[in-house]
Amino acid sequence: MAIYNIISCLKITDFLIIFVFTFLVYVFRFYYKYFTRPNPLPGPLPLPFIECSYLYDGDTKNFFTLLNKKYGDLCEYYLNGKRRILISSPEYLEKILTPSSKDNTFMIRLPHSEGYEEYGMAGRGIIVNHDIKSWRYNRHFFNKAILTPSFNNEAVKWTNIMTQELEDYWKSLGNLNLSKDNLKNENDWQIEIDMAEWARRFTSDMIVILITGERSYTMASYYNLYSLVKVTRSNPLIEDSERFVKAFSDYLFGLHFFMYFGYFSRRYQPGIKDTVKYLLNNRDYVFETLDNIIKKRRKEIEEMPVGAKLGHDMLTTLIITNTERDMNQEKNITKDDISTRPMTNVEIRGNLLDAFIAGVDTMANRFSFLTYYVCHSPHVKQKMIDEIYTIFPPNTPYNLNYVDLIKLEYCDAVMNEASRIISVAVDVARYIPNSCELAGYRWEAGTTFHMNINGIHSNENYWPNPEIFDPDRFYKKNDDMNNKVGNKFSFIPFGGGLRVCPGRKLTMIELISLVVVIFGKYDIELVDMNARQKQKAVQY
Ligand code: HEM
Repeated sequence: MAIYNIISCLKITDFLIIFVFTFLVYVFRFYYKYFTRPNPLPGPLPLPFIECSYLYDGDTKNFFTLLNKKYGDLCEYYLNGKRRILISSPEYLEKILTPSSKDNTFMIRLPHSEGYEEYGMAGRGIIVNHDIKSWRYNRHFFNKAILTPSFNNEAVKWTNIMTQELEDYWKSLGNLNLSKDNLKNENDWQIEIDMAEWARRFTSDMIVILITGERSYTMASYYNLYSLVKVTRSNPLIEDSERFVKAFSDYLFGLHFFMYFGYFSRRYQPGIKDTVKYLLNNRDYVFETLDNIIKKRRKEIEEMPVGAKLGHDMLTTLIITNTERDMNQEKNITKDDISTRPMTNVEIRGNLLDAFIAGVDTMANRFSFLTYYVCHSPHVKQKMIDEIYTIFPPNTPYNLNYVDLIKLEYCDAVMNEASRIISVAVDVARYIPNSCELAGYRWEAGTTFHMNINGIHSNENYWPNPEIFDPDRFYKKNDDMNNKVGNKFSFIPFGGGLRVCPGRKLTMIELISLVVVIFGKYDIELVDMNARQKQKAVQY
């Protein structure tokens, strides 16, 4: 009552004075904190409320490049209420990227957020899991499923099948052009394609089969968009392959919304709330589809006799690990006992989801970037093709196998150089829950470090002429004539430390296979040599 009486006595000008006063106190406090911060580093001046977002248009790569150029290899910026340290030189990375399972200092990628809680990611899976115990548990299973020789064999087997399928679609589309282009020989066919889109369908179908053991048919549905004669392939569990794969891309896209926008903005802010509504519906679709796939496989496994031969896909491994069907049950028991129980369906879903969101666009983009640079460097292309022919002679059936693939050292160097010159992942973060020392400073708990991957990969102290595409930097490492990777942290396309990407080997198998088949068998040219490279940032 007393408060009501006071308020009712106030005039408009009083409200105005209170408002201005509160505002000034806020601004004073904001800048007091800013100017008295420990270890001030160069960086843009944050503004009250919007901090440094006046420089950020959503393109993380450009934002980081701008900060790096203007403020140097160690600088700072503020976004979403957090002080962030941007690292663009390998010299500061040793502590962050040196694996030590005993030291938790740089184990967390992003802090817990209520947004991720709503999005169903907090404390689940691996990528944004802030709970170290739960992350260790999930990562142990993830590694066990994906880093085994039988999984690699499966990956090689499916690259053979999928590259053949891809070729059949291209040939069929190309043959449609034969009569149109007045070409007589059926081997003369040519087509103009969007390589990025085809690569995305290829990596999608690959990930779906390797992770779930189920077939998706995104290459088929993409082919149907261009062909009058339609192929009919379907899997009732994944009714609409295009939607299924798009749903994971959209889920990945949604991570930023649930990280940067608070509950109020997500519910009420025009322009945001509708996207969030879509993302939540999309989340439900993703979860429901994955849950159905998991339940079906669990049932299938339960109905099989113990000892029966099971698939090598990730889902099967996650279901059976630490059950009576697990051949390695005893070996899995570790000293800290994190991994002795089987996974629940929700835990399995978290791991599958991470494999989908981390393993489709990354690989497809990497292949597209490689194609772009190789087509701009005819001598690199020729050297690559010559090497492919030494192992896979022209006009012979290509039987891709792991032993042959790893012989292709120059192709590997081309892949590395393509991912150096334009990295798929632009931002790799670490959040420190406790105070720690790094780069000669002691940092407060709650600081987030962002590794500017493109900045590190083009740092002139480590990479002479970084703008030049030169695979020889990675080729024949004992030859003194070449520019070597000068520091072990100067090339980190897959991050490093305990949270290093577990999909490295799979990436190598899939991408080298694509390079072999596509550049070994076809004459690839860019339709527009002057077109600029486009890149959508992937943030970890
Ligand atoms: C070109 C392909 C790929 C690139 C460039 C890439 C890059 C990365 C990077 C930079 C990280 C962060 C590492 C760190 O924080 O130190 C990461 C993490 C991760 N990647 Fe990959 N990745 C690729 C493919 C894959 C594939 C195929 C999979 C799985 C199927 C995968 C699964 C993951 C997972 C689960 C994490 C989180 C690891 C953790 O937090 O413990 N990635 N990846």
